[in-house]
Amino acid sequence: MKGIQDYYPDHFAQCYGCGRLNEHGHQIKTNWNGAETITKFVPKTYHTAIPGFVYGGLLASLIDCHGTGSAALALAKAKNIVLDKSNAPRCVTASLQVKYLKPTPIGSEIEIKGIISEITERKVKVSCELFADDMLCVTGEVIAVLVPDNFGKPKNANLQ
Ligand SMILES: CCCCCCCCCCCCCC(=O)SCCNC(=O)CCNC(=O)[C@H](O)C(C)(C)COP(=O)(O)OP(=O)(O)OC[C@H]1O[C@@H](n2cnc3c(N)ncnc32)[C@H](O)[C@@H]1OP(=O)(O)O
Repeated sequence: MKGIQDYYPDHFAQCYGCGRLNEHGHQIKTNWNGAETITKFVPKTYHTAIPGFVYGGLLASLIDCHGTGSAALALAKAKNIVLDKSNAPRCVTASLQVKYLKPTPIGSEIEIKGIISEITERKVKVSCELFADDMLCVTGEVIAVLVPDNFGKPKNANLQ
C-alpha cells in the first residue's frame, strides 16, 4: 500500500526511516485511518535489544518518521493539496520525545497511531502510540517543521 512517503520528491525520499529510495531503510508508509494516522512495521530478529524484545532506537526511529509523515499528511489536508506524483509537503523533525512504557516484544507486527495535536502554517505536533500484540509499549511526541523544496540542497545547486 502507498503512503505519504510515496509522494515525496526523490531528493526527500532517501531517509533511512521512511525513504522509498533507501534500500537499507525501514521504508515505512504513513496513511490516514479516520482522524488518526497509522503505520505498520514488522521488526526483524536483528532489531533485537535483548532476546525477545525490540531495540529502542528502532522504535524511536519509527515514531520519528511516522510523526513527520503524519505531519505531511496533515499539512496536505490543511492546504487542500491533492497528492500527485511528488507534491507532498516535506517536514523535518524539530523535536522527538519518546517514552518506553513496556518492553516491546519482537516477532509480531508493530502498529503506530498518530494524533495531530497541533497544526499551524509551518509546524505540526503529533502524538504517537506504538502497540505490539495490542499492548501499548511506547508513546512519542514529534514536532515537525515544514521545509522548503531546496532544503538540504547545495546553495549553488542551480548554478551547476
Ligand atoms: C537532514 C534533514 C532531512 C530533511 C528531509 C525532509 C524530508 C524527509 C522527511 C523525513 C524526515 C525524517 C526525520 C529526520 O530524520 S529529520 C533529521 C533530524 N532533524 C534535523 O536535522 C532538523 C535540524 N533542525 C533544523 O533544520 C531547524 O532547526 C528547523 C527546520 C527544525 C527549524 O528551524 P527554522 O528556522 O526553519 O524554523 P523556526 O526556528 O522558525 O521554527 C519553526 C517552528 O518550529 C518550532 N521549533 C523549532 N525547533 C524546535 C524544537 N527543537 N523544539 C520545539 N519546537 C521547535 C519553533 O518554535 C517554531 O514554532 P512557532 O513559533 O512557529 O510555533
